[in-house]
Amino acid sequence: MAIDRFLQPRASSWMANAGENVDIAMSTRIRLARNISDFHFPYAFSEDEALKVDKAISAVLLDKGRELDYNFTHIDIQETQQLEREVLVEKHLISPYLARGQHSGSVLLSDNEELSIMVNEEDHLRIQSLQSGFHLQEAYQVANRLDSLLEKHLSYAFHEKFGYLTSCPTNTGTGMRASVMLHLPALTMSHQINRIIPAISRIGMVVRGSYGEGSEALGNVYQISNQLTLGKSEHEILQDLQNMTEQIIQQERRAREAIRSNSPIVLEDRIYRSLGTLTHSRLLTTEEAAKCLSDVRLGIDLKMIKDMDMSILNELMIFMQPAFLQQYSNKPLEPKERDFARANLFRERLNKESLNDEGEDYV
Ligand SMILES: Nc1ncnc2c1ncn2[C@@H]1O[C@H](COP(=O)(O)OP(=O)(O)OP(=O)(O)O)[C@@H](O)[C@H]1O
Repeated sequence: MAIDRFLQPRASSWMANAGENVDIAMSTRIRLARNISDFHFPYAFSEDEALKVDKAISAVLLDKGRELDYNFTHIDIQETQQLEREVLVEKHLISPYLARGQHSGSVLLSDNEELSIMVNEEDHLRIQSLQSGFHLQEAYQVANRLDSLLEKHLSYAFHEKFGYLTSCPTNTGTGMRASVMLHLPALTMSHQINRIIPAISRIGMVVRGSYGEGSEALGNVYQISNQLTLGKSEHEILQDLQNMTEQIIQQERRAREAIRSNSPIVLEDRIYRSLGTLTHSRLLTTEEAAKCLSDVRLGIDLKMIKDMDMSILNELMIFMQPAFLQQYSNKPLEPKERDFARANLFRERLNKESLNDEGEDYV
């Protein structure tokens, strides 16, 4: 099946822990929302229209994508199993909305998983470009090139005064959401985050959890993005987010230094306890694993932990999620069984020690 290669326990290249300020800015995303002018918007279209939209967009990407050196795989969402869709959501490649599969829809994924184009989500077209580290301009260039290619072959719903028209008015205008995923343990520990979040909201930006709208900041990972899409150019939106993110990164660095110099032993103890939990637990909930991952990540950044590869931690953040665990166990798992499988996964990936209970089931 076309989807299989994207379900492998292998991180996408944008999770590679590479790029600018990657110790704090883990990844960057640009999302463009577009609609095709000859069809009703997804909230109102018929199943027949949904199929036609999918066909029109997929034909361009599969055929012309090569002009930009992209090889796309088309995945028809209704032909996939629920668990497979959830794995794609956990990898940040599709949204929970598309995963619900309400009408004909698809996702087109580039081989390196840095481009994911959702068809018939809330809008006909959602172009998503992902990059490791803090690279707003680069991620935008990739999305923009693909957008221009599509626009050459499809007629977008566009209004001279309002810009790109979208299902939800909050996306009208540029149709762009630019976001940076930030690991902010020191601002969280020092509670400074509680005054930063409202301040960010007052200047037209929004702070979300690691899985987007409605999700929590699991493991001190926050997503910061623009709220406004109308009345500002793409360039201005990117510049504002760039400036805001640079300030937050500086504040996080200062907070890390303050915690380290005020109470080094307390910090070291916390980091090594978390490392112990990840490498020796027999049961691990998602919340506990995320908290410990955050501590260990901080320990690596502060050079307290020296012999651990950060990209393994990035992978574990994804692979420890419920759907992934079930996909790799090849069976549905109850919550307690998942905690057991999660603890096994961490010991396997982080420990050199062999597992003496390998192969046992949770009892
Ligand atoms: N910088 C980022 N790095 C990696 N993944 C990201 C990043 N920003 C957002 N995502 C992922 O993209 C998905 C969608 O996020 P979110 O709901 O905020 O975006 P959206 O497409 O703008 O949706 P909406 O239109 O509902 O606001 C989530 O899985 C989120 O984790």
